[in-house]
Amino acid sequence: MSNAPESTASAPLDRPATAAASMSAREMMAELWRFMRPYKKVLLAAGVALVFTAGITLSIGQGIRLLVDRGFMAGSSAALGNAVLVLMALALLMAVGTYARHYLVSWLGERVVADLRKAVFDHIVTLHPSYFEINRSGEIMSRLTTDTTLLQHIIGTSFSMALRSALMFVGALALLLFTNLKLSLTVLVGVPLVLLPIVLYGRRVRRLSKASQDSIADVGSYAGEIIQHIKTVQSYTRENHEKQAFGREVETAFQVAKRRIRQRSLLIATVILLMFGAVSGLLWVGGNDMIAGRMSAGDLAAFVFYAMLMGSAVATISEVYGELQRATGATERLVDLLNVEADIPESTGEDQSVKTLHDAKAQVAFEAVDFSYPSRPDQCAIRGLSLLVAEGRSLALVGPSGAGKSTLLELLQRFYDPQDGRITLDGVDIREMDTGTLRKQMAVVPQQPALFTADVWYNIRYGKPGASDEEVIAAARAAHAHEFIEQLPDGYNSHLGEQGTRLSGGQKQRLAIARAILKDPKILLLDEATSALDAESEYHVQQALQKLMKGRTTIIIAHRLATILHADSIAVLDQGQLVAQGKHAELIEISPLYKRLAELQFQDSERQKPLVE
Ligand SMILES: Nc1ncnc2c1ncn2[C@@H]1O[C@H](COP(=O)(O)OP(=O)(O)OP(=O)(O)O)[C@@H](O)[C@H]1O
Repeated sequence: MSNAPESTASAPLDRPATAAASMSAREMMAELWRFMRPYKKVLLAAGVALVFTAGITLSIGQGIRLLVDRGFMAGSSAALGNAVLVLMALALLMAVGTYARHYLVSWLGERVVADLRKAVFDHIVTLHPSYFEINRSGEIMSRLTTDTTLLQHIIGTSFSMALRSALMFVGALALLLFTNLKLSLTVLVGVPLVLLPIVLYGRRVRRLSKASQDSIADVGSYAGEIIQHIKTVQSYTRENHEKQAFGREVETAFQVAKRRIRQRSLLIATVILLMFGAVSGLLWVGGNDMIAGRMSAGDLAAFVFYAMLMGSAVATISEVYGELQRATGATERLVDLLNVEADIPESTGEDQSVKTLHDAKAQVAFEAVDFSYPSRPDQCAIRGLSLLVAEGRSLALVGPSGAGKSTLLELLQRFYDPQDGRITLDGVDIREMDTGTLRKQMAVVPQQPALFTADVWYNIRYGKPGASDEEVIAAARAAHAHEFIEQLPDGYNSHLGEQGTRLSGGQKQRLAIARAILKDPKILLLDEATSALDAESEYHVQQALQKLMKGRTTIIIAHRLATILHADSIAVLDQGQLVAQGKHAELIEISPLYKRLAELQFQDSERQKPLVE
């Protein structure tokens, strides 16, 4: 993108909004619930398995009591055998229950995250292009991958652990009270002591978690940009600089993570210390009761078992609590992304205007259009511009760099809406048309052809997926691309590499022209379409384009004389304004700017004789 520096600089713009609205755990659950709702049955089954296994774990305490009192203490081998059998049966039930719980809960985590990823991606592809100018793509990718992975862990593991621990806590507490009231009261005094640090530290961990996630996203987007521009990095021998800069990003992420893990480790250590301190105290009090004969050995064993269960439940909750805090950050970012409203409405997909599509004559008019890019609101890219391109006619846009030529094509495709004035197609404001219907009538050959990591078939067919092989080949021939495609190692099946890196600039351009030819649009938008061609291919492609332009409304951003001479009309732009319009000969007379540009063109064309008729 031409505005890379802006996009990088304005990336943090999105941050404050995200950071300000910190989501509570309950809000997070409400958001996630939307995605879990379709799987209520699985959730229910997982809940049943969860309660079942928690119940079994709790009854193991009773099994231990029987084992100690009836087996060990009573010295009866038969009773011991029975008690062991009971324990084994419980273990078997527990294994079955755990299998079901683990499978169902993990399934749910994976499923919900798969749906969430799809929802986020589906939303992203409908967003207006300016969104991606203020938000770095690396950061958006990190939301799709890192944040969703975190959520998957939360739903698939942590959440069920928390729930199980909560159940265990309540169950163990009830059984403790049932086993020995006095001791239970001792435990109850101890529990708040354990809970206190969790609450105190929880907030700090949460803040640090969010910072940690953010810095990881920064690392991802930094690497993404360098990989994308690897040749520039290497040709300017900036590898060492980039290594150091990346190293700094990674170290920052590590420092933030270190603070987070220090807090969490401290939290876990404190909880463990308090828990074991409490258990030792229990053993002291309970042991004395047992020695004094006020309590059976089995009761004490069961009591310690429940107290340990309770303690570990609290410890688990404390650990999971930290993770849930991290998950709120991740959920918040995903929800933010899902809630971004597209400035330009998405195509409804219903082609109510199919009729319009076929009947369209494709007369394009810009009426007093004022426009500045959302990322640069103070700078007008287009100022009070009015232009008419009659049906089937061609208009060449000329003007110095930055005059606003490409911007006009972007506005016509409705990637942005003008702040003032309107753009019409056959008299209808394009804002009143379905964006899909509007764009279906156009094909663009951009300055930098966009190719996808796939083969030639796929790339040419991109605008008309249903086209037959013959149609694709015909389009490639018309764009003078067939010959070079045939010479590729696998012909039309050749893979072009990421962004078509395995092709030359001129070859990419011819593929883009073939794609436009195949789409067979009513309106053709050519942005310097032949700039990357050598003189001979340009001549051929010009011929192909002339044929293609016949009967189609065409707007060409032209730097080449051949194009300018062929156009029905030429519009001269300067600093977003229309300064003159007419035929070549008239403009030479009336527009000094055009005259100057044309002189430069003529000088250029001297070197490319065959191009000028
Ligand atoms: N995405 C963008 N965000 C902000 N400003 C932009 C963006 N794209 C272009 N501009 C600015 O808008 C103005 C018009 O740019 P535009 O690309 O339309 O010029 P152009 O006439 O096509 O130039 P060139 O011949 O160099 O391609 C320039 O000042 C440019 O810096």
